Amino acid sequence: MGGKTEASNRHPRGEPVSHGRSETVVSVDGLTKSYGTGSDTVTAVDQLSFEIEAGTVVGLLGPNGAGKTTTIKMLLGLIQPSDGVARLCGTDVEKSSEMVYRSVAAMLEGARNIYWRLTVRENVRFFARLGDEPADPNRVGRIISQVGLESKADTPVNELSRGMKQKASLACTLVRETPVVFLDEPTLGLDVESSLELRRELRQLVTRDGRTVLLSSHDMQVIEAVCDRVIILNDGEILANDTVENLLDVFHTQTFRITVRGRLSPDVRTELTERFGATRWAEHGDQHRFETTSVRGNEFYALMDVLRESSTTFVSVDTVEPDLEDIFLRIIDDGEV
Ligand SMILES: Nc1ncnc2c1ncn2[C@@H]1O[C@H](COP(=O)(O)OP(=O)(O)OP(=O)(O)O)[C@@H](O)[C@H]1O
Repeated sequence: MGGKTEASNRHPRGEPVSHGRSETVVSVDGLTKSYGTGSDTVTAVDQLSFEIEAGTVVGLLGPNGAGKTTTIKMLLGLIQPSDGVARLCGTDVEKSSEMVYRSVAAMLEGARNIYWRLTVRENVRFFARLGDEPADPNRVGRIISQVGLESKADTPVNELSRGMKQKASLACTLVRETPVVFLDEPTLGLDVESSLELRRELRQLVTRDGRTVLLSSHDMQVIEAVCDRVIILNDGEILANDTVENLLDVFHTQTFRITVRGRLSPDVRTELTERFGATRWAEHGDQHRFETTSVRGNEFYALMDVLRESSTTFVSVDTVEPDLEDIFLRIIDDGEV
């Protein structure tokens, strides 16, 4: 693949973007953070530059240690950059903690942002009061039911399951009605139904309320379902910054999944791997399955000839559409888009 892809204005969900004029709410320029000194220096974030427009959901992705949390903490003004600048709504976060506080609500991993001795309702009410307006009891109740915690509203947080704590933390984040919301692993520990509900709620935050969401998650299904754009980090650098739709287009390759039955000798397997890039091998009983993306035109017939000459019986060939998870792994493996 040649060159890094550019962010586009297309909306992957096919919905009109709710805001008229695009306004940059998060902007990061040359942001760098190094920990330690001398030979022990770790550059967690290295010269990051990106922008996030109002009314979008952006996914911050990367393997463990990629620099996601460090980036979010710098955006929140919780740690000082070694170099570069992070701006929220046009203001350097280091210059105004009050502006950061008014602009962003953040849900950090493990529900660490809420008070575990207070009940869910007490927590949500407390966070609602942190805004300029007095807490509207209807809004408090509505948010609690939106996250599915009505029956636990008067239970102390420390008596809730991990998934429920996560939901309580989310309710406290959403109730503040800030223009920007940062969510770190919001679906961790949620059951399937709650995760689906949360995806709907996140899309509504943007389409209904015009809020801007920066979301860090390892759950590619959630990212693919809710994000307009993704920023993929590895070793503190940006490998891709593009719409989910464009990444799916760029990586749209013809992948064949081939299934054969019978004994597949190590020699044939090696030939399939070396000549035709066979990968993702799987065995089910006497069936062998592999995928290949590198065969073109006549090569496909050559591959079929190899199978015919082996002592296997051809079962099926299917074409496979890559999903965001496949694309993420390819970007991380190849080092760039
Ligand atoms: N306080 C610290 N002191 C020293 N090194 C740190 C510190 N915090 C983070 N790092 C290092 O910086 C790098 C990036 O860490 P960071 O927590 O930002 O990654 P991450 O993408 O959020 O990872 P994860 O998905 O595991 O949460 C890692 O190599 C980590 O070990």
